[in-house]
Amino acid sequence: MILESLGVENYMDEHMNSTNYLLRLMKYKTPQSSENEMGLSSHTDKSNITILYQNQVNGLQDLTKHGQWINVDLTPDTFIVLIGYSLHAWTNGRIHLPYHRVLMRGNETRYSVALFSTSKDGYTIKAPEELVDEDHHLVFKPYNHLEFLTFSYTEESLQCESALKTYCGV
Ligand SMILES: O=C(O)CCC(=O)C(=O)O
Ligand SMILES: [Fe+2]
Repeated sequence: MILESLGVENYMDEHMNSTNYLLRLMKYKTPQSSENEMGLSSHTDKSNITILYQNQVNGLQDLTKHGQWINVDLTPDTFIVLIGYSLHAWTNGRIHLPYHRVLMRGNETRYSVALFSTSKDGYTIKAPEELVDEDHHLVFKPYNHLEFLTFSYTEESLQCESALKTYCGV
């Protein structure tokens, strides 16, 4: 759907062939006091796409473009889809990369399950030429996904505002 909306659905096979999947189950402790507690600090995902499902306990927050944290309160049986670094870079920055976090409140245990679709280790992420033009200059130089992952755990990466821009921003 995303590739179609950008008119690059002809890359679907390449995309599918370069993708791996990782399923992760998370359990968040209930806060020790009546104060809210950070369950997972602010971050962006390193996936192409993350699909999230949670039990009835809300807590996910999303950072708006205006810098405000908003609650993503989900009704039962709702899935949430987040865009990660790889797809953000591959689409030449056309799709917003959302910062998100989990803030725990109340006294119920929160469970969530996340399916991350990630680029295969040796894959080079390069925006297709169809997405680069006069109005959309290249935002990121082509980069090796595994090498970027290695960089993303370094002190330099943790200190900077955008690991991806620092690593391969044009
Ligand atoms: O548990 C959640 O709702 C969010 C999990 C998450 O953002 C992550 O694992 O990257
Ligand atoms: Fe995340």
